[in-house]
Amino acid sequence: MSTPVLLTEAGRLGWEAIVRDPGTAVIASDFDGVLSPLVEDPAMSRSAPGVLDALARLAQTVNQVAIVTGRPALVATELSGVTGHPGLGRLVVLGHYGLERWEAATGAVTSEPVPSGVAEARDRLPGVLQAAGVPDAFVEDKESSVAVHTRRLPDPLGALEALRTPLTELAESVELRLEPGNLVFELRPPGIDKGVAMRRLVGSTGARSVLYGGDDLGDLAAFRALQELRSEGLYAVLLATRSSGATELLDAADIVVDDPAGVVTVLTALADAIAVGS
Ligand SMILES: O=P(O)(O)OC[C@H]1O[C@H](O[C@H]2O[C@H](CO)[C@@H](O)[C@H](O)[C@H]2O)[C@H](O)[C@@H](O)[C@@H]1O
Repeated sequence: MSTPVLLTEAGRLGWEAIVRDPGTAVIASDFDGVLSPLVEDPAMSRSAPGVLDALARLAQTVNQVAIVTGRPALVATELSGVTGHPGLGRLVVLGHYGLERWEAATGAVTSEPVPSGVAEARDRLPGVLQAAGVPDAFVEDKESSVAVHTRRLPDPLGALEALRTPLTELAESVELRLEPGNLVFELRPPGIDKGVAMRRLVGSTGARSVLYGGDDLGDLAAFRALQELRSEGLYAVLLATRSSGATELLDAADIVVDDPAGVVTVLTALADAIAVGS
């Protein structure tokens, strides 16, 4: 499989660094919209065909493969189907934007403490949705955060806008952060994001190169962190899908593909290149 179109020189250097020295490389990716196609019901998300095999191939040669997601780690683990998949015995899943860490090697999850604001937001949410005129928005209770989805409403974008200010005020009043995403607002603990998660992963693995795949606004923090780390000598490839249409992310990417099938193509091409050492 041929090398994908690399839109930037930094991306080309990142790709070459991973191929040259895979043992010091980290391959990390968001789940929804990157490894799995977006679907109406969050509980129905599944890894796209070929995703796990492509990750497993890379896992044989690189230092670390990781999924970095806004989902709880165990939910992402279950939906993605990574548990017990051949070749993914050293995978890590960083859940809740890095608040949680699941390791395939042990099956154990470690987590940072959840602030009390999450419980308070959960209790007040029905009243806030009612007052905003969007009582039927779908609330995804993720225990360490709550997400409010509008995808299944008759006017998803209108409903999202109607919720922006009330949910911002609710988040601020309980010292949570409002995370906007694809037809979703999430109220989640502050102090951690995918940028912090990636910095920690790079630090703990001693990685010298990283490929990170994202699609939504929550992935911007990871992109920004990796762009900053480039100035400290890290090589990075920023891969984006068009799944969520997050313009800022697409503009910052070194490789852009349409969807998770495109991600499989890129990951497979990288595994092929590593195999032949070019
Ligand atoms: O960091 P991620 O793995 O991308 O998680 C971000 C959010 O993804 C999920 O919502 C998105 O995907 C759903 C299923 O395809 C879709 O219905 C929804 O509209 C998207 O926003 C998940 O439900 C959220 O909890 C995650 O925070």
